[in-house]
Amino acid sequence: MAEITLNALAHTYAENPTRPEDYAIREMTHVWEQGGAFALLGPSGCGKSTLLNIISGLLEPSNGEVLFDGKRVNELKPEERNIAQVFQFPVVYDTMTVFDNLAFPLRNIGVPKHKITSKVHEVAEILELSDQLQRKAKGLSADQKQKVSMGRGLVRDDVSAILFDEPLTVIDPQLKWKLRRKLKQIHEQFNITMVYVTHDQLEASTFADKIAVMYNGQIVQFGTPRELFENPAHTFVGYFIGSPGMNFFEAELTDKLTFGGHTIAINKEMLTRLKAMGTNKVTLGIRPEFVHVWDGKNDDAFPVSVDYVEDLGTYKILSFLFNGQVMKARLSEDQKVPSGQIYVSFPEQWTKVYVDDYLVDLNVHPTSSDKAIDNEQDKETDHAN
Ligand SMILES: Nc1ncnc2c1ncn2[C@@H]1O[C@H](COP(=O)(O)OP(=O)(O)OP(=O)(O)O)[C@@H](O)[C@H]1O
Repeated sequence: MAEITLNALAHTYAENPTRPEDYAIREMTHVWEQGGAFALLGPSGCGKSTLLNIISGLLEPSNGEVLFDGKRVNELKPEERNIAQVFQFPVVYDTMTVFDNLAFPLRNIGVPKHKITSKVHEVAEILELSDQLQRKAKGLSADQKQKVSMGRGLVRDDVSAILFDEPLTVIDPQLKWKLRRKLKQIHEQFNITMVYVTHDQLEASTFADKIAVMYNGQIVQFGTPRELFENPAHTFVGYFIGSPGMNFFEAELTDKLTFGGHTIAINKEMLTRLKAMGTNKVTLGIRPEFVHVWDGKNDDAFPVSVDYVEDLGTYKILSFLFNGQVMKARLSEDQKVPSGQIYVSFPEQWTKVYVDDYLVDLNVHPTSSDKAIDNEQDKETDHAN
C-alpha cells in the first residue's frame, strides 16, 4: 500500500526542450493518498500514459521525483516498485490455465504452494472466475481475460498500487458497467491505492473518489466529480466534463461586467479582484444545467433567440443565440419547449469567472502575482494621499 507523490515532476521526449510545449508532462507536484480510488482523465495526447509509465518505472522522468510513501523510487526498476499495471489489452498467457495465470506472480516471488492456492481461490471468487480456473486462458472472452489481468495484480499482498490504463477499452459496452462495479467493490475490499486512466468522464466518475483532469501535460484540477462539475478550476474542465460542456463567453470589464451591452450579475468582491488583476479579458462560464429559461420578460433575464432543440429522451438541450453566440441550456423532459424570442438568466452563484483559463475563486487567496498588483495599487494610493 502506498501514497504516491510526484514532486516537481516533468518529462520531455525532446532532446533540447526550450518551450513549455516541448514537455509531455509540465512541472507538477501532486499527491495520491494511500488507499484512494483515483482517475486520471484527459483527451488523447495530454500525457496520461507518460505519467503512468513514470509512476510504474517504465520511463525515467526528465526532472523531479516519484515517491512511494515518502521514499524516492526514481532509480527503482518496475519490478522493484511493487506496482501492478493493467493495460488496455489483457496480458495473459494463453496456453496456461486461469489458475496458473493468477498463480504466476506469486510463484515468481517464491510464495509457498498452499498460500498460492488459497490466494488464487480468494481472488477468483471476487472476480467470479472460480468456475473457470481449470480452463486455458485462450478460450476466454475479452472481459474474462481482462478480469484475469486484474486478478494478477490483486493476488500479491505486497502490491503498493494498481495502475489501470484504459482497462475497459476492449470490453463490450453491456459488460463495462459490470466490470466497473467490480473494480469499485475490489477497491473497497482491498483498500489499495488505485489509479485509473481514461478519457471517458463517465468511467472516471463512476470509479473514482477523486479525478485528476489532465490537459496539455498538466493536472488542471484534482477534485471529486461534483467539484469538477460545480466549480471547474480551468476552462478545459468546464468544457470536458458535462454533456454538453460549459457555455463560455468573453465579457468586457469596466466598472461592471458586460456582454453585448448586457450587464452580467457578478459579486462586488469579484469585480474588485478582477480590477486588481489588471485584466480586461474576462471569460465567463455557465453550465447548461444552470441557465434559467423564461417564457416572458423578466428583470434579470436577457432576450435571446431559440436556435434549435434536441430531444434526448430524458432531457432536452436548447440552443440559443445570445449576442450572436450559440449557447446551450438543459431542459427537463417535461419542461415546455419555447420558440422564437425567449429570456434567459444566469444565476450569479453559477456564473464562473476565468482569467487566462483559470478560475478566479474568491475563496482562494490571491496568488503572489495578484498580491504584487495589490501592493503596487496600495503604493499608488499612498502616493495619491
Ligand atoms: N515515445 C515518444 N516519443 C516522442 N513523443 C511521445 C512519445 N510518447 C508520447 N509522446 C508524445 O507525448 C505527448 C503525451 O502522450 P501520451 O501518450 O502520454 O498521451 P495520452 O494522454 O496517454 O494519449 P492517449 O490517450 O492517446 O494514449 C503526446 O504529444 C505524444 O505525441
